[in-house]
Amino acid sequence: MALPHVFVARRIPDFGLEKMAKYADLDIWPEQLPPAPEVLRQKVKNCEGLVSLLTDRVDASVMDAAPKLRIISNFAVGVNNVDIPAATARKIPIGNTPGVLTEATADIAMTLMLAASRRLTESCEDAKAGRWKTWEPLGWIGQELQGRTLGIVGMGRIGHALARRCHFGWGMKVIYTSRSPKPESDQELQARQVQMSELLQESDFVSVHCDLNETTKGLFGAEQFAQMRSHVVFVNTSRGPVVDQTALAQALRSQKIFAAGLDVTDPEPLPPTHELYSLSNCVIAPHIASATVPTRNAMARICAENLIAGLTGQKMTSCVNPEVPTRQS
Ligand SMILES: NC(=O)C1=CN([C@@H]2O[C@H](COP(=O)(O)OP(=O)(O)OC[C@H]3O[C@@H](n4cnc5c(N)ncnc54)[C@H](OP(=O)(O)O)[C@@H]3O)[C@@H](O)[C@H]2O)C=CC1
Ligand SMILES: O=CC(=O)O
Repeated sequence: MALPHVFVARRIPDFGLEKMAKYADLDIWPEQLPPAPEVLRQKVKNCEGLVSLLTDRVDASVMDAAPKLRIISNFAVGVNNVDIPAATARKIPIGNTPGVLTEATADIAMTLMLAASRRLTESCEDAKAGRWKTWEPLGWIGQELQGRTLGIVGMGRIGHALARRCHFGWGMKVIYTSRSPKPESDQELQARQVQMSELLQESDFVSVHCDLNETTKGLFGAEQFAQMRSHVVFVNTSRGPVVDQTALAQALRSQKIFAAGLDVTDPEPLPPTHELYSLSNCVIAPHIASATVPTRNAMARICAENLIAGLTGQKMTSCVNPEVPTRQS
């Protein structure tokens, strides 16, 4: 029997592709850049499965172009690139890759916190450019983490993992916002759920870990930055559109806040001419939080498991819309 046709929207680790290839006839997009929307629609025409990345917009038009589509396996935990209601209405399950990237992502949030608070990129660039004239008692003075207050916005898997690092490593006090209470974090980390206004006013470090949804789009604007303390270090590893970047640039430029560390921006890539790059108190990484060998291999494994489960009518390792009934081919 012929294997089901699956479009894989970018080369992912072989580890996942080899597993997938036992169950599907794979058409792997070979380019570095994602397929254009019209190309994606063309590519999925005869597909029963789609492996998408966070850079691929999988909307109703893509699903309608693929009448045989039975599974969308997203190579990411965030699924804001997929129209979930549209997939659910068409009874297409969506897989994602939670958990396996939690520690790597928390590591990058930690790295950004430290780099931004200790002015690492700014001082290293100064050294390289010949601006390191001598040891300066008043030069490159930063912020310390020890014993200070961390505000986590979105106490999910990654938020908790960062809070654990900060609480046990730096003795930090942890406060957080989340849609629901997090008794595990309260107990393990002596964390406390608070209103957003309290978090903004009390935190020395604010780190964003919510998913991008209707309630978090534009969550951080001028009003929120205005409530923060002037020594605050703001970190975002969630999604760019959670932050109004014009307001962030203004807060950084005017030193309303001390510094920012970003792994995500809007758009991505952020054009090299963007003002945020010109601000010495802004550290920007190109969305690398899950970029380690074990993490990307584990993501590839779950992505393959989800795809295969969707194609064979089995329960997926992680399904975003479990209300969609499983179905055999
Ligand atoms: N930079 C990168 O490479 C990476 C980025 N990410 C991003 O991180 C996000 C989080 O991942 P993960 O921790 O695994 O996901 P989780 O679902 O475990 O955590 C998300 C948390 O956000 C909370 N939340 C949702 N809406 C709000 C809101 N309006 N206010 C406050 N909190 C809110 C949720 O609360 P509740 O539990 O109460 O619903 C949940 O606790 C991903 O969705 C993705 O966008 C993830 C991995 C890598
Ligand atoms: O941003 C990465 C993800 O997995 O989500």
